[in-house]
Amino acid sequence: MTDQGPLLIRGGKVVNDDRIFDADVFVDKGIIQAVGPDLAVPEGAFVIDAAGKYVMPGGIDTHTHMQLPFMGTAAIDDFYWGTRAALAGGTTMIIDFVLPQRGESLLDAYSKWRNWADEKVCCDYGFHVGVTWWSEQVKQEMAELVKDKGVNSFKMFMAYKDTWQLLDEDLLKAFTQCKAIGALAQVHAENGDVIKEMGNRMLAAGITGPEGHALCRPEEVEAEATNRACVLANQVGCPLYIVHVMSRAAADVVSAKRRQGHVVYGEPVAAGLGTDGTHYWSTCWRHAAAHVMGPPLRPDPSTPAYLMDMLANNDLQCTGTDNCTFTSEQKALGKGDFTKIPNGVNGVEDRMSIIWERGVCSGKMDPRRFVAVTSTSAAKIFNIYPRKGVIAVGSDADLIVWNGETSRVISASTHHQRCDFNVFEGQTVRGVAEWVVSRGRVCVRQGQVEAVRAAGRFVPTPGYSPEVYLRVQQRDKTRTPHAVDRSES
Ligand SMILES: NC(=O)NCCC(=O)O
Ligand SMILES: [Zn+2]
Repeated sequence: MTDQGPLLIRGGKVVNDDRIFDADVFVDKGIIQAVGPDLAVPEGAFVIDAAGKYVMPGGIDTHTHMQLPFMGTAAIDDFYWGTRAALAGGTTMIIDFVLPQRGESLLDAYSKWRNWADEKVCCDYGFHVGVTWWSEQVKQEMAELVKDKGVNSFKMFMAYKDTWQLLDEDLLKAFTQCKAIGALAQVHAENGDVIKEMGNRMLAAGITGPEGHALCRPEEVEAEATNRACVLANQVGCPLYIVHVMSRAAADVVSAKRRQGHVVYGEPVAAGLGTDGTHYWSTCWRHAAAHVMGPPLRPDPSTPAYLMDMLANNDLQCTGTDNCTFTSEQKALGKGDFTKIPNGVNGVEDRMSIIWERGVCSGKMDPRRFVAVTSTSAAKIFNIYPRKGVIAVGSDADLIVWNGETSRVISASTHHQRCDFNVFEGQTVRGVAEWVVSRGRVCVRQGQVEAVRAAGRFVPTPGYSPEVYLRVQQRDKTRTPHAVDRSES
């Protein structure tokens, strides 16, 4: 169930992260077979007219949580609805998180997630795995996941005290192991101890609504954790990827550390680029609660534009969504106590349009950088380039025909996700995926979604990504400390 026969995409402007050129693209058997001007129409090929449109690599969403069991419920967009929505917006691969419970085998959790995903995914997917507790078994299973299971990234939480949070000692052990096995360490950079303490203070002061969520996790707390993670990872020479960079202060830390020579990457998410935390002060509880995610959207309304500038200029590298959606009914679990509002928002469907509108149409980035931050950088960092993230002969036929001029109004009443709220509600965005092809299969046809359950495949992400590790390995050769030779004295 991969392709639907040969496909010729004719007359478009092909955009890769390094150049834009006029070319036709011929696809067969799920693979890009030819890229060039005036390709002949092969016998039986279906022809898509891309004149006046961009032909780009399908998006890669680096951060999703489909059907995540979380905070007493489970994310409403499962691997079917979530990947269908991804395709609707031009994303052809997601990288989701396997998140074991404390004490649970990482391998068991991985198998569980694989079973959930394999029977539902409409597009290709990969996995990061959470290191939510520490033991010798966890250490060994991390190695096995890299060696045999196609996982090259592990996420550690510095938040969610008493459930997923690792203390610094274990964080350091996890970083050390990531380095030893050629994996990329990721962190959710917050301070669970501060959040718990400040949350209790808010509740005691009678602040029980969603604004309490933002008030107990100020920007400097995210920046502190980001800095701490960078310092710890750097001490053991481990490359680091900060998931969902949500604040100006945290983005500044990532940028500064990169300039100091740290191998660190920063990932803003669609919600952080497309809206802000002023919504937590809405007098409508449902509206405010719908925006609750961790780290929170920031009340400073200049944040989205600032993060977009950082992304445009490579202070931050690639984009995810942290798509983890709950209905209003699910969010209501936290009525009367904001600490119980399930954390998470939408984004998987709208990420590409939000970045096109606010990044490209604003003049901050050109279409090549758009391709880099929505697809190619992720493919390189997670070591699936050039299979993914580029339009080139031999690559998977994951591509989109993108109309950069057409606009649409984002709304929960028209989106393809199962949640009943959209944090971008009412925003007019240019950039529409008119055709979406996933490994040769047309999944969006002139704007109409034709996604197929279980048509997607797991894509292994091999260890020792050259993008990440070539520098690290060279440093290890040249920067090994030596004892002073005192044999003469
Ligand atoms: N981010 C969020 O609010 N929900 C998903 C779990 C996590 O990544 O923290
Ligand atoms: Zn997340």
